[in-house]
Amino acid sequence: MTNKLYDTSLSLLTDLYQVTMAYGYWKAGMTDDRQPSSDSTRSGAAEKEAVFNLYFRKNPFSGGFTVSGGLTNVIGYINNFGFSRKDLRYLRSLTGSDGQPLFEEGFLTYLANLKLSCDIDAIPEGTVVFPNEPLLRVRGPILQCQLLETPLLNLVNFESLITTKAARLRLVAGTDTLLEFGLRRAQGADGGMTASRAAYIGGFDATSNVLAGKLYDIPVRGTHAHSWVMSFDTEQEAFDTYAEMMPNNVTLLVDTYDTLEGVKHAIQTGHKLRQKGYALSGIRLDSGDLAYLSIEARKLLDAAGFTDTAIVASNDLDEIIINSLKQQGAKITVWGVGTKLVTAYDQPALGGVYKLAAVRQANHADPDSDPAENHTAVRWDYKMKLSEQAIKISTPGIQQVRRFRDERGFLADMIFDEERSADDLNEATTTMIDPLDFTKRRRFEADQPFEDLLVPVFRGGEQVYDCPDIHATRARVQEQLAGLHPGVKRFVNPHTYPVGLEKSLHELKTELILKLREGGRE
Ligand SMILES: Nc1ncnc2c1ncn2[C@@H]1O[C@H](COP(=O)(O)OP(=O)(O)OP(=O)(O)O)[C@@H](O)[C@H]1O
Ligand SMILES: O=P(O)(O)OC[C@H]1O[C@H](OP(=O)(O)OP(=O)(O)O)[C@H](O)[C@@H]1O
Ligand SMILES: O=C(O)c1cccnc1
Repeated sequence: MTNKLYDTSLSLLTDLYQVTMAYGYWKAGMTDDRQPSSDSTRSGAAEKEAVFNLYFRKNPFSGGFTVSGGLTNVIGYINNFGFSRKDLRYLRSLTGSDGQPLFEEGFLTYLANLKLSCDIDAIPEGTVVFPNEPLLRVRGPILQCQLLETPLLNLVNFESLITTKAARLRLVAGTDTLLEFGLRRAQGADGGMTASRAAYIGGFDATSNVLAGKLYDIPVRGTHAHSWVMSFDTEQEAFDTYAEMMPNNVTLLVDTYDTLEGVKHAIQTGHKLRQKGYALSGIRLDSGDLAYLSIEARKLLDAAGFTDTAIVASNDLDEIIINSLKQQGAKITVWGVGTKLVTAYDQPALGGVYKLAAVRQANHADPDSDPAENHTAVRWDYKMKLSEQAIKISTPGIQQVRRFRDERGFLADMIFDEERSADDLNEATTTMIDPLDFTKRRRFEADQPFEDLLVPVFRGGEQVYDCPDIHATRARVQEQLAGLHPGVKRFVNPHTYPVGLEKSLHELKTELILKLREGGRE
């Protein structure tokens, strides 16, 4: 993976059922025949090419939007995909209920030689996205698409969740500074690393996580802990010593004993710093009534001439508390946020899913020709998952998302099928239908500006996408948020941003539901 935390192959970072299904596809002869295999027991069933879409059904945090994350790590994962000798040795050791090996040697040889040849299209990292839109579309040999399900969901779900949380915090913080302090409370080392990266992309200014600073090129910032103050006989001695040791980095934590007394001690240290030509950068509040204490601390600092000394606050903050503190007139301009950001405390998972949307017999007429041209010959057999709950019925198709906009921002997103919708998209008017209420329709004229969100990332297993750096992705989040109507961004009862199906995709889906409900499942 890019800037990886673990120096090891991550191909086994998956659910066992992905590997057993892959084994099943291999044994049934449904594998890509360009991959070396000498096994003669395969049944000769048709090789299958598949399309899977990765999407979620509900915005997190009862919000009106989500910010896509994880693509850089997905690219790193795919580029490093491969089963090592140690991986294969482990798979060889697995046994079934009869104590015999779970996998035949031929399959392990197949995995040893497996090179991903999928096409992957994705919505770039840092884009605002909405329920039911494919963030990632994977097309290729069904065995390969299946193997990718779990790692893709793992990488996209968590990073999108934390990027979204950070973006919400940025919305309330305005131009204030946001510091991410979460590592100590994060879900393990990798959770902490991913959260630091996502927090920065979502709009944080810096992290206290030094390894994230190094690996991901994120600015690092920090103050000091209560233990520093407690390790000296007096708070004044603690502050003075800290300032002597690091006069160019002095933000003093003032709440260990009595907050406003602590501010007075910090001011004394500030005077000493000034005499040496340095400044007291800040004080930090970490308990009590942060609105009241920040207002009183500001008065003390200003009266002593420390008008440039910032007030930093921390203590279980989230976007709701920060919003409230601002409404109370708190004089805080730097916010340290840990636990509730990195654990996505109020909604600890984004429910992204990965659903099969179409299959067809693979077409390898000319393996040396352009893989994109190899996709055209055989018609797709569209697939969907039924459910009693309309929201859980998946949408079939080789999906793409068209985002219509005007000079003020984004208007609506329309999911269409790259093959079925092609004719209708050339008409003078395009019709988009609400997936949960077919009577709700919108029409767009041919001259309405739009952007198709999914871009090619892999073709035939080769990366064709130039991944923007973390700073460009961070800037993209703010550009994207600026395109959203304020009603979609508000926290309480946000507007539902319109997402619909292009008419012919809607019709295809309806036909398929009727067919499946009428028992055409055999
Ligand atoms: N003025 C305020 N308005 C709304 N929430 C606040 C305000 N001041 C602090 N909070 C938040 O209230 C929560 C709990 O604060 P509380 O004062 O109960 O605990 P504490 O100060 O950490 O207690 P302790 O003194 O035991 O450390 C924290 O999430 C904090 O950010
Ligand atoms: O509240 P969070 O949003 O999670 O932010 C991180 C918290 O971690 C530290 O507390 P901790 O009690 O762990 O250490 P300390 O002794 O340095 O305060 C810090 O003082 C913050 O309160
Ligand atoms: O630098 C800080 O102030 C800090 C770092 C981690 C956690 N809490 C605070």
